[in-house]
Amino acid sequence: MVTINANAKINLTLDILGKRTDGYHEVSMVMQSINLFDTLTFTKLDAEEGIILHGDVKGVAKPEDNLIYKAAKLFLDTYKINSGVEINLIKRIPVAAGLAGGSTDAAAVFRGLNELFEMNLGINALCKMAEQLGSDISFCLMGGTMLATGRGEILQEISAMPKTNIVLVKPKVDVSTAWVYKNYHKVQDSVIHPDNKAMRKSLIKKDLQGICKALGNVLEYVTIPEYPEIAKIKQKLSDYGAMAAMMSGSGPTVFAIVEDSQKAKDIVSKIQLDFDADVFAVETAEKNF
Ligand SMILES: C[C@](O)(CO)[C@H](O)COP(=O)(O)OP(=O)(O)OC[C@H]1O[C@@H](n2ccc(N)nc2=O)[C@H](O)[C@@H]1O
Ligand SMILES: Nc1ncnc2c1ncn2[C@@H]1O[C@H](COP(=O)(O)OP(=O)(O)OP(=O)(O)O)[C@@H](O)[C@H]1O
Repeated sequence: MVTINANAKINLTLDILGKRTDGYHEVSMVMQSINLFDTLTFTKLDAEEGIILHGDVKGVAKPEDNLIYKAAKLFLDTYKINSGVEINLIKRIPVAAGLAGGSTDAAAVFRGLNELFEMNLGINALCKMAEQLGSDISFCLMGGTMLATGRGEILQEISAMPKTNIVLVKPKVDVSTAWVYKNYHKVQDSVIHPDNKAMRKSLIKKDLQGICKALGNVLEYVTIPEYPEIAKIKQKLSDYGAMAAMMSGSGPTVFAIVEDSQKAKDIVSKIQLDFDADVFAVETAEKNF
């Protein structure tokens, strides 16, 4: 049996450079893994038993629609492995939250099956499969602090963010990533683009104030007008003394950078009373490879 913890991510920056001919958007974003995680365990089965998944994902009715199932099928088919597999999922990352909950589960499947079947595949081979299933999965395989370009699948390791306390607030609405990107053209002329160079410089200097100043996400301009609660959450987090607060990915989760764990606990206990939301105190996580 193999067990993998699948970390969520936040976007320290998210910039869109243009629309691509394949319908996706060209992005440039600094991504950071955090220690909020799902846990997946993998056990070999006989081939005729196929892929059996235990554990529900809200809104995903059929097991075959789960990214976990799709990733396992892709792995077994690609490497012509004549075996079944049983996968047990403990879900902690909220779904459709902007935290890459589905992508990180898929990445965990690639890592888990690589170990279970003793394939010794390198990160490049795993990333090749990841790209076929989703833009964020390659980052979820790598973890740590990365600059992601292309659709999000081209990764460059950059200076790691110093270990930092983060508070996550996920209001009880689900946001479709496809919908957010589809509506970006309506706001694109009025957005303030994040400065990825400034972010990278601050990361090199381990300057948390500088990191806070350089946070930016152009997708806020699409998601916040539709879900104004996100702006209220950002404001409250600042009022309670967070160093900075911003929406992650396509939203609706807001993350706040907080100076220490005591402050994080204080903010969690206060903000839980203000909003109908899932609230977590977490830390930044290190890379997987
Ligand atoms: C918002 C982010 O989470 C930021 O990290 C990602 O860019 C989204 O990554 P993801 O969830 O893995 O996205 P995918 O599953 O590949 O695509 C979901 C949908 O988002 C849109 N999409 C996604 C990535 C991208 N660079 N451009 C896009 O336009 C496409 O319409 C696509 O149909
Ligand atoms: N294992 C899974 N976990 C979560 N969602 C899944 C999974 N498998 C399929 N999905 C589908 O993927 C959709 C997006 O879920 P996810 O939690 O990855 O969103 P997200 O956090 O916004 O991701 P991202 O930040 O990559 O855009 C869900 O609404 C769900 O229908």
